[in-house]
Amino acid sequence: MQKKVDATKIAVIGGGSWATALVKILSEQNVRINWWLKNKKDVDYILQHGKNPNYLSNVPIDTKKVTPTTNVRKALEGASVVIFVVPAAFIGEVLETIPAADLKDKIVVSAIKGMIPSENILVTDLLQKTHAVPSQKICIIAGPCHAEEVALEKRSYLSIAGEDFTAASVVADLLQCGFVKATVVEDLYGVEYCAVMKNVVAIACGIARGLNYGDNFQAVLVSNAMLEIELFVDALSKKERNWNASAYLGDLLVTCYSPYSRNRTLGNMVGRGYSVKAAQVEMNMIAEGYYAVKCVYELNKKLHVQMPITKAVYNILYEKISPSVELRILEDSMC
Ligand SMILES: NC(=O)C1=CN([C@@H]2O[C@H](COP(=O)(O)OP(=O)(O)OC[C@H]3O[C@@H](n4cnc5c(N)ncnc54)[C@H](OP(=O)(O)O)[C@@H]3O)[C@@H](O)[C@H]2O)C=CC1
Ligand SMILES: O=C(CO)COP(=O)(O)O
Repeated sequence: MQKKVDATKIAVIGGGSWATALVKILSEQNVRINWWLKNKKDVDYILQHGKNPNYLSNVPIDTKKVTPTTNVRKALEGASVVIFVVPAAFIGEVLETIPAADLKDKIVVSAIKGMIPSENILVTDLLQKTHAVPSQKICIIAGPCHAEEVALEKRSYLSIAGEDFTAASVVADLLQCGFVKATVVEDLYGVEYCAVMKNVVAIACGIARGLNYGDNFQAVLVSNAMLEIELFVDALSKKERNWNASAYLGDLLVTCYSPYSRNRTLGNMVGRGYSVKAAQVEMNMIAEGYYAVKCVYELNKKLHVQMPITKAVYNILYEKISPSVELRILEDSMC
């Protein structure tokens, strides 16, 4: 029989908007939260003012429940559940500071919607590879949810995906609160790949908006994108999936249509003529799709799935091909 998990101490690793939103949600429970942030000045600010100075700075942080620290090993001490929420491009650096033994027997959760740039692998693959975390102990947090709406306590939904229903249920129970409903989905890889892909599509939607395409075009773009995602994910891991569920379609829609979306914003700026670098600097937030599109493009060299949207975004961001040229090609390939 599986041991019951005593989820009274949680570690949250990451200091951006989604980490701050997750700390807020977890604070609704009767738990202690160790919160790792990389900068001491941010930790000191939280201890003094009860707010994250840089992200969602209107969210009060209850320091009776939440202990901020820059010491990642200290944050992990005694925690039965650890949530990683550092952008994928930087998670490798953070994991290098954590001995594998520190994650042993914990439920390890990734709230990251990106891929590891140098290796073209998912974050959960990296956790298994470098820290030998058993796949039954790994979950991801996905679903259509923006940190900014959590901050405002707007009704939100999360999908907790994992191979082990019991582990995923522990995480879902932790994230359930008055304004969040969390549901378990038994499809770790499908949900994680979909969460990665939707960011690429949101960049495409932003580019289209920036070039003054309208709602009619975006509806067709998103419909075609859903098919592109299905073909790609099935080529990697075939399984019966309800693609209309919030974990898949919902996640895609919120990112493609919300003004809060980082990826859509990045695309919009590129469509309006910003260089990628200038857009990234001005945004001061991470658009995972920028890194993910290269990983997906590289992975697909072996899979040979028809991915015109991914190819267009890759060509614009990495090959510096004009957005209007690529969008014209997309116009013709979609129906
Ligand atoms: N925002 C959201 O609504 C949601 C986000 N996610 C996912 O959560 C993850 C985190 O994103 P989010 O919180 O939005 O990010 P933000 O853009 O809000 O914040 C970026 C974070 O990355 C850190 N960072 C930037 N550069 C580096 C670096 N060189 N090394 C280490 N850390 C760095 C920043 O730290 P600093 O400021 O100290 O530089 C900051 O903590 C992503 O994978 C995203 O897809 C998932 C669902 C919802
Ligand atoms: O994954 C996210 C929300 O689901 C964050 O990415 P966006 O901000 O681009 O939507």
